[in-house]
Amino acid sequence: ADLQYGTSAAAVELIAAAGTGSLAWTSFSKGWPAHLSWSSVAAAGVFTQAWATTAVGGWTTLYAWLVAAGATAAARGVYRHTTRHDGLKAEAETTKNRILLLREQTAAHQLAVRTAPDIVPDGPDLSGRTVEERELRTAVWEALKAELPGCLVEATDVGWRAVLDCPATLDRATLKARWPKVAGAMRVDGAFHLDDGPLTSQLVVNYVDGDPLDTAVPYESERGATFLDPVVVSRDEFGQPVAIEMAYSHTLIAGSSKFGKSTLVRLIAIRLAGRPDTVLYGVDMKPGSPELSPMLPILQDLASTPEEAHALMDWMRQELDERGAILADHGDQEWIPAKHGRPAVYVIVDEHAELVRQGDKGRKKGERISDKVESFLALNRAYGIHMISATQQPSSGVFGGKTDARGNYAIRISTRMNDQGHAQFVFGRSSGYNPGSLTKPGEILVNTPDHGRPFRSRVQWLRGEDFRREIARLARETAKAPVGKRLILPVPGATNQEKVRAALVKYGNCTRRELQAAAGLDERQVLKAIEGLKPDVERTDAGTWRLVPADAWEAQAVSVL
Ligand SMILES: Nc1ncnc2c1ncn2[C@@H]1O[C@H](COP(=O)(O)OP(=O)(O)OP(=O)(O)O)[C@@H](O)[C@H]1O
Repeated sequence: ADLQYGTSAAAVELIAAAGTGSLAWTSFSKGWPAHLSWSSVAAAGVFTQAWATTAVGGWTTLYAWLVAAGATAAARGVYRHTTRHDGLKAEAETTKNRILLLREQTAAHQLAVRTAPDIVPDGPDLSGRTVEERELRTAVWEALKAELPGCLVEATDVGWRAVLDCPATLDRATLKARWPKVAGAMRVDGAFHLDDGPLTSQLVVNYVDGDPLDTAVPYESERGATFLDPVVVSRDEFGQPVAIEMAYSHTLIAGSSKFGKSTLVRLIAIRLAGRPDTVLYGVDMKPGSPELSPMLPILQDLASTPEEAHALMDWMRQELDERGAILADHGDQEWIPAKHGRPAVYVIVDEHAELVRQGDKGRKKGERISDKVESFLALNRAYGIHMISATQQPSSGVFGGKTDARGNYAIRISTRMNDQGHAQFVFGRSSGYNPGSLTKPGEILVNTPDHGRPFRSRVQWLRGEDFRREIARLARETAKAPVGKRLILPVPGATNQEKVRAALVKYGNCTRRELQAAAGLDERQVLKAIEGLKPDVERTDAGTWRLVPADAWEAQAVSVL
């Protein structure tokens, strides 16, 4: 171009350099895309250099290069200055907006102070991510003039649960102690339950909307595998099942009439009867044994007279001795049915007061039922033999003069109890348990080594038809103790022969010892009575005695076929 066009080429190059330079200038100052600005600077440099070569030539080319580089650096400087300025402008804009917002908020606040002063919070920003969080923050501020630094709320099935970070001026214990003020400030109907949070500065607040125990808790059938499994009896205010570890502990169930004590006893009996390594015995001394006789199919036996109750306690004592020997052989401390070969035993006593009244009557000290029960309660737990005592009258009179049931029964459950003295007997004086505050049938308070604080729960409602269905199901699965290992209760009868016959009617096959125990006779008397009853009574191949079945003759004929 230089050689052919000379001055014209120089003019074109100069115009092109000026044009691209101007484009670069405009695009930098208007904030156009950076690549356009920088390429026009580069193009301006190239054209300037070409013009310098054409117009001047020689060493001035180097000079032109320097000019181009200088122009590029200057352009970059201008660009950086402009963008920095943009940032400052944005910041200024934001500040202006903040000020405007603050002015608006202040104006709104002043308007609210003039028009509705009682709802204006005079404090920090109490807004939260949820309605509950805002209400909590507001209530803590209103009641305690403290601002919560953190407050995490999540919904639960029955309300919500919040983890509060305690304010610097308020530790967890103080916040807990002053919570009633906060609860009052929240103006809600439900109940609050406070727990310690995972950090020492955290408090967990459980809020339950309304009362979830208002409606009855439906019965749920359940199969425990072993007697060591906890027994699920009720549901707490948070909808959680309450399970009680009944193994190796005696249980006291107390409560005034018509508040669901029998339903609870039935529920526990059914739960225990469903375990293959567990057997149940009953004591119900009310005339006709109304509570426990419907359970006969799942009981090994039921004592309903003072004599029977004494026989049961004596038999348990004997069983205890045998179990003690077995444990000693194994070198073990605690009875495990699967290992030691005999099932766990639960003796269910319905109306313990009645047992003591009738069982003590006319007997000398040391032979009273209350003495036997006391030794039972003191000794049997480790041998897998337990007592469940239900009573309307938990008092020192009924429980051997003791002023506190806690020594004998590790598990204590109460439905509503009207008598304050009874409540104290069951739970102790200063425990905070107040069964008088329970209002609905099936509501209970539980005290066990695992449940050490008072909390309400409601027992699953086992209705009559469910109870009968479960009894029928469990009756098929319930194994009765074999001949020779059974509890034999005294039978009625005027003469020795009548007593032996009654024992054979009640128990079927009997060993001689069992006949002695049932009839209260010695060996000679039993053998004499059997002689007298022959041929109605016969000896079996196993050496036991039984009444000759009416249809034995036909049965024999059939067996030959
Ligand atoms: N878990 C429960 N949930 C709801 N209602 C229940 C529950 N348990 C019992 N009830 C109601 O309470 C009534 C009385 O129950 P239950 O017979 O078990 O009481 P109780 O205290 O044993 O009375 P009593 O000692 O007079 O026999 C039942 O008929 C039933 O209507």
